[in-house]
Amino acid sequence: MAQETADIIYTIVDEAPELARGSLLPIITSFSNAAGISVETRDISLAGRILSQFPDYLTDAQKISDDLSALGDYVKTPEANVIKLPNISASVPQLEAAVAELQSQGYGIPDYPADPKTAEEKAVRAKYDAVKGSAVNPVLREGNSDRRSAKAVKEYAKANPHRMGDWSKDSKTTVASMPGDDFFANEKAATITAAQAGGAKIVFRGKDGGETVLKDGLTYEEGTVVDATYLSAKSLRAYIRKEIESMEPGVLFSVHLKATMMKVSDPILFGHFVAVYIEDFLAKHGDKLDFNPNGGLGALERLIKGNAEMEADLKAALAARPPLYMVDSDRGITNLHVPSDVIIDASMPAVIKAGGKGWGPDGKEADTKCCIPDNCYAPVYDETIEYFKETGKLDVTTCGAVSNVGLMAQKAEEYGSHPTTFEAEADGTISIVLEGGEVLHSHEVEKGDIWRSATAKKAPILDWIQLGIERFDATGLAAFWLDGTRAHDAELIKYVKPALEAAGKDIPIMAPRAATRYTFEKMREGHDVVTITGNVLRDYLTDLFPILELGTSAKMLSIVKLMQGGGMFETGAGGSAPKHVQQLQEENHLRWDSLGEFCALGESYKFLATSRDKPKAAVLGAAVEVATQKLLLEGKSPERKVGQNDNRSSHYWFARYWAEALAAQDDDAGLKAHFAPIAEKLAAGEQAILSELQAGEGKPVDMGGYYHADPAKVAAVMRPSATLNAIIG
Ligand SMILES: NC(=O)C1=CN([C@@H]2O[C@H](COP(=O)(O)OP(=O)(O)OC[C@H]3O[C@@H](n4cnc5c(N)ncnc54)[C@H](OP(=O)(O)O)[C@@H]3O)[C@@H](O)[C@H]2O)C=CC1
Ligand SMILES: O=C(O)CCC(=O)C(=O)O
Ligand SMILES: [Mg+2]
Repeated sequence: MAQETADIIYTIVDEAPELARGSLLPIITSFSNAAGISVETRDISLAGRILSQFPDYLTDAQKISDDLSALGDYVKTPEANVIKLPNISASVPQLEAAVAELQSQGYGIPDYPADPKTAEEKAVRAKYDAVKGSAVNPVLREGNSDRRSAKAVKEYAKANPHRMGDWSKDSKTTVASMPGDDFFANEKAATITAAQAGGAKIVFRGKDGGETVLKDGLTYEEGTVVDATYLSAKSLRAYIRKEIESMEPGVLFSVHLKATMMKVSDPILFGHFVAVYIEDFLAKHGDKLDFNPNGGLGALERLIKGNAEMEADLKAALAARPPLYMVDSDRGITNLHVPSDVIIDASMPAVIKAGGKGWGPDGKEADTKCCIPDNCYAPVYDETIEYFKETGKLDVTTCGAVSNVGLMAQKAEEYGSHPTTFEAEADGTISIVLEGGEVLHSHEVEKGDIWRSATAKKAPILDWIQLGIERFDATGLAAFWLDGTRAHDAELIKYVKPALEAAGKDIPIMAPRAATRYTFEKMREGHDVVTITGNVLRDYLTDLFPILELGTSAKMLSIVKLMQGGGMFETGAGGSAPKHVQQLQEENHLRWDSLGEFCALGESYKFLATSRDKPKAAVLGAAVEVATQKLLLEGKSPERKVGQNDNRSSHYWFARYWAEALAAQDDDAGLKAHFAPIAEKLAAGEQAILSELQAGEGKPVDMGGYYHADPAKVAAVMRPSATLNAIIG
């Protein structure tokens, strides 16, 4: 994708944001084209990623291009301008469901090989592994992250506070982490010197002296921070057992991981929780079953369906354990059913926003023990919970805005570590060996231990520090969230301190626990604060604070300043809202709020105005901002119930206010003349359009697929107003 690429690339994704695209993109394209701006799509959906891997299994008509790889190159060009919506980061159960759906639609792709043996199975598995988990974001995020709420959005939230649960001083909600032997405790880190720069490999040496190369062909540049660490499986199991046994009555048991982004390590951690939780059942039946606990209780239930004895034993084994935190109590879906149902960045803020409550099997709210095994970031949630127990719930109408600058570029830190994460196959030693023979890091491991190495490159680190300083200057208060007692953070601090001194900036450096308290105290006093963090805390904090402040992270402005000069504009900070799809299917109401898309669109136009010298883009962008503000003030955002405003009607209002703003401006006479009659038609058609949009609500709809829907059916559902469609063209 080179010079001839369209002005703006909009992504085809999954679930709710993809459905919303069906209604919104025709509006964006129509308005853009009127200003001579071209918009094209690229498919990064789970189904698209799968199909692009298997051309040899498909008919010519079924083959599709590998858009993700092409976009991966495109984001490294100075002219890149991408609007990226959230996509599914698939767990294995989601991947299997998507494969089954594609097969049922006549795509002859192979099954996902759970236990590959032959060379062909291994090759197929490698292709699936490349598209599963968080396969998109690390490829596209060639820049650091700047996430904040637009001023109008924050002001709106203060004036229209969302519901927050009350915190009680004697809440039994807690965070429980391992007492040691985790990634935090075992971490080693080094910054690569000029002499060390070059090739490297990761080697396992067994007790018998035999050597296996786990990963070859690594290259480290000078200045790269390289970590290695492991988490002991034995200690993990002991901790899980102890936490289950020490449960207080009435408290729910829960585990919060990131099995999507940490696609190698966290499904294994999840599997240990499942295995320990149903230990009695597995002791009795495990040998007879081909069950991998990493797939969750959902997979087990499917496996034993129809076997009355096993079904009864599983029920009894679960009943003997403390009650589980539920994903969907009506349907009996527990925390342990699917590894990707409870994702820490979204799940912990939900518990905290509710006043420390989760949903129990009885469909009622209860206090919850939140297991977060590793101590690298768990203190953030622990401190947050302790803080709210002490001070009570946050006052949304007065608190300041917390924004984030995150070190993310070029697969920074843990989120880039999947290719260098391994489950030890035996007792032995895992080492990183440099080209010259020097052993950079080495750990003694036992069978089952999870070992991983992560890197952060020099240029992204320096860029991140500068971006942090910029946002500090614009905001007034900030802190670097780095723990000097953690090996990796200590290396980063060696970059941060001199850079702050050189810039003459007095920005504190605090360990995550202290920084959490500092940030809450300052924001409660009404101050705006910037959190300058690594990649994982970028992810966690840009859900935590927005969910508390704004009710959802979907309303965030999320900018990725690409290292080579381009821009990627993400929508919101959250995911693809599967619950919203369910509601649309059942009652044809889509509560997805495209505010994140509106914010991203405005920024994309602003960027385009300078990057390709298109002044009309600046006019469109300014009008998007006016329209977004008006939409908020007039209360035209989607609401939760049938008959209320939904995603489609909010897009009508957005289009109308956008056209009105373009008709009202005087910077571009051509656009003014073009949009004045459109604004008039949209106003005159209000009643007809809204009743056409509402006509189908309350009844189930068919999209012809979940992961790979039929575009014609989606268009019929998402664009039901002939009047609106005629005006938009
Ligand atoms: N950038 C990316 O590509 C990301 C992708 N993901 C992926 O998304 C999927 C789902 O993740 P999950 O953790 O459930 O989190 P989500 O953010 O998708 O959903 C959590 C809840 O947040 C609310 N919400 C989120 N977005 C909106 C919106 N635009 N408008 C209104 N409400 C919204 C909804 O609440 P309610 O139900 O109350 O309406 C929703 O159920 C996973 O496959 C995950 O991997 C996750 C994060 C980021
Ligand atoms: O890529 C993913 O799986 C999730 C990304 C995410 O949660 C985030 O960037 O906030
Ligand atoms: Mg996140």
